[in-house]
Amino acid sequence: MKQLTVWRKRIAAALEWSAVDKGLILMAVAIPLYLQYLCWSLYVINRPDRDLLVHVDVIRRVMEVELLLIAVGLMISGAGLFLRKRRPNFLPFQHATLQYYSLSLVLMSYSIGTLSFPVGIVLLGAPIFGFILLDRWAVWSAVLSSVVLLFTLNYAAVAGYIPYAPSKVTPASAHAFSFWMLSEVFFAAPFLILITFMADQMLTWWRAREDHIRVLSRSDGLTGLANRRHIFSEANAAASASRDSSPLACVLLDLDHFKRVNDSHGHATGDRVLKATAECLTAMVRAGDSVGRYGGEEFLIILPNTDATEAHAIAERCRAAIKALIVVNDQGEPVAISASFGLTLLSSSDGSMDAAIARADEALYQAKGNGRNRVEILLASSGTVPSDAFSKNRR
Ligand SMILES: Nc1nc2c(ncn2[C@@H]2O[C@H](COP(=O)(O)OP(=O)(O)OP(=O)(O)O)[C@@H](O)[C@H]2O)c(=O)[nH]1
Repeated sequence: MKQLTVWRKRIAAALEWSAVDKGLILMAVAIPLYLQYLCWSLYVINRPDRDLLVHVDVIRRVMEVELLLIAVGLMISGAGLFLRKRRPNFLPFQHATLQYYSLSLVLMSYSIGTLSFPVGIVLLGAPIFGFILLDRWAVWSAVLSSVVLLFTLNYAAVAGYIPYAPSKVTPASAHAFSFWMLSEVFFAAPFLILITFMADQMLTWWRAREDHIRVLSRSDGLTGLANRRHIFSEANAAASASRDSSPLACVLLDLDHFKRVNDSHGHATGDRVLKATAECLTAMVRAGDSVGRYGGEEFLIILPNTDATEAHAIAERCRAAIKALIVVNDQGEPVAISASFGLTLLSSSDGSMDAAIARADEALYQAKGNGRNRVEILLASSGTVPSDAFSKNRR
């Protein structure tokens, strides 16, 4: 059971396999397929009613072809196993396996008729599966050569050079008809199940990887907050949604004397302070607000539907919470932490969110100049509004 899970995971990760391994998987599908056809051929020529169902002499020749295909398949697989460690990304091997796979399938299909159900499954399934997993030019060339072979065989049959579906005796009774129906399902079913299973496993893995990459591309590795690019795009999205209808507040904060924290307690302690600040800010804001790491020790908070008084209260709460944070250094001693805040509202005169962020940065600069561990507000077309105008709660 455990081994089965390991194999399932390996198959799911097939997209990351080497070119040779991807070629080998085609052989792992094709050889059992021809063994299956060989068993069917053996079975049918041993049936007492075989002359009503198949042309026995053709089936005997088909069996020789099946044996030949298995032998060639084993030789190609041997070459793949040889290349696997030595030249794992040898693309011509994948081209060769694809040509073997598609041309031999067309040949086998022709013997039971190219208008049959299994041929439809193979023709539709193989390129879709191929384009997900394999080199696209290898797939295109295999599709092209198999279509040429398919049309050549069909044309030769129409022109009377060769018989169409030579294995098959045209079903003359319900019994013969049901035999061929079941045989076609027998030919198509393993291929259909295998291809569906593999496509499902690989695409599920692919989607999980996409989600993971999306999260990684948006988040800051240390704090897990939105990274600078993502918080910018969140800010711009909030600005487009709020323009002219509801107030949008923008808060930029920067840890005070953070260089000293690093210098006196070490970088690891500095990182812990950054993580603790990120967790604290995330806990302080509301569900629709956004927090991101804007730079080294700078954070940006976007507060939609928030006027200056409310935004000031939130910033003040964050300031007090950061001041109260307890982070210890490697010796277990507490580290003094505080942050300065610059706050602004997006104004209709701002060409973009960048203008509001620049104004918040200016207010932050004022907060640093006015002694740090404080909130300053700078609104468009006004001077810095003293934080006391909004609250008396500062400690
Ligand atoms: N530990 C740690 N430090 C960082 C990280 N990113 C930036 N820093 C440090 O943050 C410090 C920022 O220092 P400054 O820009 O001089 O600012 P400050 O010391 O906080 O001073 P003020 O902002 O004026 O209060 C630098 O020492 C950077 O090396 C990080 O991811 N981890």
